Amino acid sequence: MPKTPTIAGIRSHYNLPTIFSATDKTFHRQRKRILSPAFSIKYVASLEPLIQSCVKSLIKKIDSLSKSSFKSSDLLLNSTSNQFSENNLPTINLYQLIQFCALDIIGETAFGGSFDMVEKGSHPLPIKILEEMKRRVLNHTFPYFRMFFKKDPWLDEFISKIIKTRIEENSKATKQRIDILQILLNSYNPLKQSSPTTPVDVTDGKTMSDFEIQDQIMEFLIGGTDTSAFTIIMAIIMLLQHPEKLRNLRLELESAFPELQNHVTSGECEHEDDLFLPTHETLKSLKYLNAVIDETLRLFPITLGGIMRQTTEDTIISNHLIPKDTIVSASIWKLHRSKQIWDQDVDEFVPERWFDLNPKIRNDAYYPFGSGSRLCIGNNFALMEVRIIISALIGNFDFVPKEGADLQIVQFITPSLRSKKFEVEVTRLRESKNYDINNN
Ligand code: HEM
Repeated sequence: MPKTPTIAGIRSHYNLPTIFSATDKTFHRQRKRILSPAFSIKYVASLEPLIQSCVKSLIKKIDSLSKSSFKSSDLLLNSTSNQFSENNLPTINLYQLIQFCALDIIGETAFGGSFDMVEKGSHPLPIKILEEMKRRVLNHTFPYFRMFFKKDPWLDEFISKIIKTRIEENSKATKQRIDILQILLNSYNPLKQSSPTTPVDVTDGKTMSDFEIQDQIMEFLIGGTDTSAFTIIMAIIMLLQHPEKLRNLRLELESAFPELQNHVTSGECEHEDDLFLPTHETLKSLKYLNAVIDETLRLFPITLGGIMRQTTEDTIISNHLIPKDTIVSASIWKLHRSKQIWDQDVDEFVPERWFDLNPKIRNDAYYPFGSGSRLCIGNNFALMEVRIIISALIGNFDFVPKEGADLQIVQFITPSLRSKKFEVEVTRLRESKNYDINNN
């Protein structure tokens, strides 16, 4: 079933579809053929060094914040969100730092270079993109007021400069950079004219103009940062609320990465290489880690409101006749929290349920990444990122949440914590009084 035509409201122009907003099957298939190579398991594996460099910055940043004291706390005092707790322990907004890291990862893999959000704490691009999304929704909702919702030219200029620079670099270099931007540029057609004012013929998804490339990488930033950051923070929150599950995960990490025990016990060693940066090759097959992620995505799927589609003909769904042109929506939240399917403890965080789960339930009642032809194209990418960041955070630090945190979830396109904050006291794991290497 195709997506509802109202999805066109999030496009830069009504006639300029992207992979996410496509409703035409042929266009979607052609565009997917161009983009899929960038998200194959093999290609995503080759992006690991880029992802690792961003995770390393995150861990180094948290480490430096964890060592701050009242006297030498420039970093903390300059920050609006990171301060000290009543016990004089450094307190950081972990949610914000994870969001920054997810943005840096998309910058590094799809925009040709990290935005350095973790290091610098800001970059105009994410805010400009959020404003542009709001403008599109307003444009679509109130078409008579379009003249008031003008596009900020900064965004197009910024992204088109990145593309031009890469094309120039490619013409000089003997070796091309391996990243998502490069895969898109492999389908670049300089003769194809398209901009928001000169829409393309929607049947042509075979090549991409520079404006389409720009629009498509922007979509990756929207679809690929808050989704991963939300999943990571919810996993961390669940682990902190369930110390016995956290202990199980640490035990698994220690047995998979024996060097982690040295990191934890080495005590005095302060140099940078002392930080624990797990490799994805090992992480991808860790049973408990993957169960933690599955359970987080079950309890907190990113499509809280459901996935909307429209019938193209009279259709029978579960013995109900759905007339042609009806918008139907499947609530993933309800499906993932059905007592009939998942048992009485459905609202509890129980990673262990995944160990002997009936495969039929995983296939038929679990849709964190959607399904069928519209399955999330970034799922391999997302899982790699989520596995690495959760393990690196848990393996390096002890976090104690600040009391009274507002954990209310809200949704604008993707879900997030309403407060935009999850504040924790942070200490290096080996220095934490809560951590005992023998008993954990
Ligand atoms: C944990 C992280 C993520 C989750 C839970 C997630 C979830 C989803 C879901 C449920 C859909 C289907 C929506 C629908 O059918 O209406 C989807 C589609 C999509 N996602 Fe993700 N996503 C994640 C990360 C990413 C990343 C990292 C990227 C790219 C870098 C990405 C790019 C996309 C795109 C382009 C689509 C549209 C695919 C199509 O229609 O063919 N996602 N995602």
